[in-house]
Amino acid sequence: MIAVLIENLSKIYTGGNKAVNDISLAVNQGEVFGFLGPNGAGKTTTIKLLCGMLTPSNGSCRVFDLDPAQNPEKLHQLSGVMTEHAQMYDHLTGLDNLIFFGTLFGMNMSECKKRANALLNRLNLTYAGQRRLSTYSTGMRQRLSLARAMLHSPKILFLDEPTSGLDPESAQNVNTLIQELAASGTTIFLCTHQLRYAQEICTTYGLISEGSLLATGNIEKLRSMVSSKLTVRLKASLIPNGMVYEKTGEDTYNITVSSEDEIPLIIKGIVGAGGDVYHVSADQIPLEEIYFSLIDMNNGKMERENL
Ligand SMILES: Nc1ncnc2c1ncn2[C@@H]1O[C@H](COP(=O)(O)OP(=O)(O)OP(=O)(O)O)[C@@H](O)[C@H]1O
Repeated sequence: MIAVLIENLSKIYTGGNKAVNDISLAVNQGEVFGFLGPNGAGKTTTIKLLCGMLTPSNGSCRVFDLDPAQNPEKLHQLSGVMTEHAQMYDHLTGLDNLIFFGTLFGMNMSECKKRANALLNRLNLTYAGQRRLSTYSTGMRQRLSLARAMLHSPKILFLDEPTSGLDPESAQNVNTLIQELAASGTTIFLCTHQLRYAQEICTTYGLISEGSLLATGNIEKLRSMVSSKLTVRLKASLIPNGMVYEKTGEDTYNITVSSEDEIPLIIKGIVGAGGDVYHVSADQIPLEEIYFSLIDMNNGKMERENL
């Protein structure tokens, strides 16, 4: 089932700033979709369009087949949103904030309390539940904001930089939670700059720059747009004549190949020449490198177009 469908979507702000420029993409239910792009790329604007906080200048978007601008109330029942500047009340405790927002979703008081306490516990905030929000650190607010977004068990979560401002342990906990939610069928639409975390948890990606979508797909697809080369790291007693390699240490070598299919041939070649192989590993280009390559390719293309 398609959770998010965006077709030729554009947003031009008053003053003429084209923040989103004719983008089209689809996200299936249960995916963790990583929406990646540099500052000002149009990620938050896209989330606001998907949540009905902004209306499109052109094109359309649908969330579980609902038009966010036409059905904001229905959409709020099935979606949760966590942005960096989520509105909550400083003079209320963490727990009371959650209870307040739970009642806005139509939950009854006992249901609200039970769910709020469970989420405080899951996000390691039980100790601070009775403290006023004004005493919370940035990371604690961030986690409470995530709890708020999850209160009514939404079918889709829009998360804008959910791990920014979190220490590594809390970030890991949030990422595990995101994976658990996805495994139980929740769709996650995640904007982030934290590419290493993104690679750990996202199943598909969209890469946006200056309002335009550069690429979508899983990591293999993005990788194939940049390079299909692999670096094979070997520890072996010899390398046969004719095999191109880079020596990286005593008995250790790097060999660049075009696909995994070449790895058994390398091993057979070494063993056939009377050598022993002690270690083999293959490194694929990480998301971070793919991201920068695609951004560079796009900048180069734009420069060429402007000549
Ligand atoms: N209310 C607004 N009025 C005019 N321009 C805006 C408004 N909000 C955002 N913009 C502009 O739209 C563009 C996209 O902004 P957006 O916040 O969507 O980017 P982003 O990818 O979320 O960036 P970041 O990673 O920094 O959060 C930027 O050029 C920004 O300056």
